[in-house]
Amino acid sequence: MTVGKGRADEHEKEGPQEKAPSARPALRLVTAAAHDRTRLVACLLLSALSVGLSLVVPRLLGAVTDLVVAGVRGAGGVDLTAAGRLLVLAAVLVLASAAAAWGRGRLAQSVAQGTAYRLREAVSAKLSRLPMAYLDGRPRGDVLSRMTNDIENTSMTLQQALTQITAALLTLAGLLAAMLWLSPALTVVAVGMLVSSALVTQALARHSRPQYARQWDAVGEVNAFVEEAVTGHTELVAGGRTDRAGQAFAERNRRLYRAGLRAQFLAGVMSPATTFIGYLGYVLVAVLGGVRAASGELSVGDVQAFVTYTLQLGGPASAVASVVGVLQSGLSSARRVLVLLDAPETHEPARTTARPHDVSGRIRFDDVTFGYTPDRVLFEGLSFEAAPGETVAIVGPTGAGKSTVVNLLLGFHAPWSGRVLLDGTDIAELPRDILHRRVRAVLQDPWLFTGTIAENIAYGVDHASEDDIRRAARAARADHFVRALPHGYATVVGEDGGGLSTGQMQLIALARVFLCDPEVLVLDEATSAVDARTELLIREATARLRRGRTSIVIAHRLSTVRDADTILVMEDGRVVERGRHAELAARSGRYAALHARLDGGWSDTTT
Ligand SMILES: Nc1ncnc2c1ncn2[C@@H]1O[C@H](COP(=O)(O)OP(=O)(O)OP(=O)(O)O)[C@@H](O)[C@H]1O
Repeated sequence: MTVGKGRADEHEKEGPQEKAPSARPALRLVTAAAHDRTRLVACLLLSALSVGLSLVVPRLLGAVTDLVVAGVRGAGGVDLTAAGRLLVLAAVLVLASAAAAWGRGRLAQSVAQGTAYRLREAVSAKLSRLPMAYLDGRPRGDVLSRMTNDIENTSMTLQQALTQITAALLTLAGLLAAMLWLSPALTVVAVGMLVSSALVTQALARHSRPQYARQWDAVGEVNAFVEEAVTGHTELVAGGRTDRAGQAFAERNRRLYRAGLRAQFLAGVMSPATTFIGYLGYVLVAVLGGVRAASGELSVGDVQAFVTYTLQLGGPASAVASVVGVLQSGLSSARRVLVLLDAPETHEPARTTARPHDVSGRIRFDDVTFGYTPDRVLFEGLSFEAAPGETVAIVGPTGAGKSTVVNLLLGFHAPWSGRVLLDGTDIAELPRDILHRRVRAVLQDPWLFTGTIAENIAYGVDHASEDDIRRAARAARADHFVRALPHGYATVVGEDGGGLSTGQMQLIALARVFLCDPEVLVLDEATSAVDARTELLIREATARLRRGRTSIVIAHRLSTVRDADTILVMEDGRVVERGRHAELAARSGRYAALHARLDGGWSDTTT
């Protein structure tokens, strides 16, 4: 049993209803990036500078050619000083353009990383404001993936957009402007060739896409088959069915071979075809340019510059085309992050001011009606009370609603009607941090985070001294084993406990509650097996922890129910019996039946 557990599978069938983000992802992304306005503008300016400088270079080289041609034709010879000056200038411009491109790359990186940093912060803050119901409706991995993969993908795309895409678009625009300025007619020829090349690529891609899909299907079939054959190898051999399996594999393998061959053939044709069209355009422009140079319409240097521009035209065009896929994937990642950021939040405003009148730890469920989904009521008019210092044990078969009581008490879900009161104050009105300081839970699977044991014990308590931490660990019977670890309290543990046993993780979780010293303890007793010694330590620690504290315990130990001031027997969201152990056991009702059935199931029935 886990508290706050998701029922993602149920929701997945219908698919969580995702609202589109409130504005276009691209626009929101630009707004997010605009936080670094100065860097963003500098990045775009450097991009324009780098492209502009690189466009001037062919013109300079053309001018050198013109000088050489004029020198050869005229009597004065080639003006080597002027030509040299132009060449030096061209070299300087190439260097300056490269430097500007480097600066643009660095700035783009910092803008993209800064945006990712802010998105991660926003998502992290958002997660703490999301209602439990939101997380319940989704696989946890999906939310995690939005926070990590999607933000990373968004940031990469932003970086690419700022470097490759802007540079490619600017280069394309600059090249076209320079070419049109030199010769509109030749520009039409060059662009015509580029467009035909794009059309041929698209047509080939259209035909190769289904072939690729078929190839991946075939790969999937082969993988599935191999996996089955490997996992079921023993049965296959024992059943004498290896021959039939071999035939089936050969057939799938043949299908993969044929599909792969067809897909690769079309992909292989694509590059020679586009190269051929590119060279054809190059030849056409060179010939037509030569004719114009001969007729004196253009200088030889102009034709040379034009041919260079034509050669350069393919680069940015294919860069834009290849980045479109990346851009789409990045934008869909950005959309997933923004949908999460736009999700409706827990209604906090009302909670901010209320403080309980007294702090004795009285819990009252007052006529609570609740269900996880609108079509299914789980509790109807559930009422019970735990007086300060009392232990209320909740027992019942699986699905009875025991964890749900705890979920409501911790404010993870809100009742449809009725109230859950802590010392007379509706917990809906308490700020979450105050509620969770006063009502502390130790759940079945103790949660540890990556950090030292001391940090884990001090979680949620400000300014705990080393002494406080050790005292809490001693009270929770954890000090002994922690000190035996090579690094003692400084031992770093991870989410999985990093080598600690489940029982030891539970002791750490108990130490955490000792340190926090809340008025109310919520305990979901573990059912997982731990060794006898640790079990004893846990029992001692929980008994101590309950002393003088209101405790709501989902009980699995006979000792707990025996000690409890009130036992609530739940079934289908209702409290069917309540009372103390002795009177309920004597009544031969539900509790007695449960008791008899669980005899031996309750972990310490023999005590
Ligand atoms: N997040 C959720 N979304 C939808 N339904 C849920 C959710 N959590 C629990 N339920 C359903 O509510 C009912 C009560 O569940 P709950 O977990 O409170 O029972 P339980 O007594 O703690 O059972 P167990 O001992 O098996 O954990 C069950 O029918 C369960 O399927």
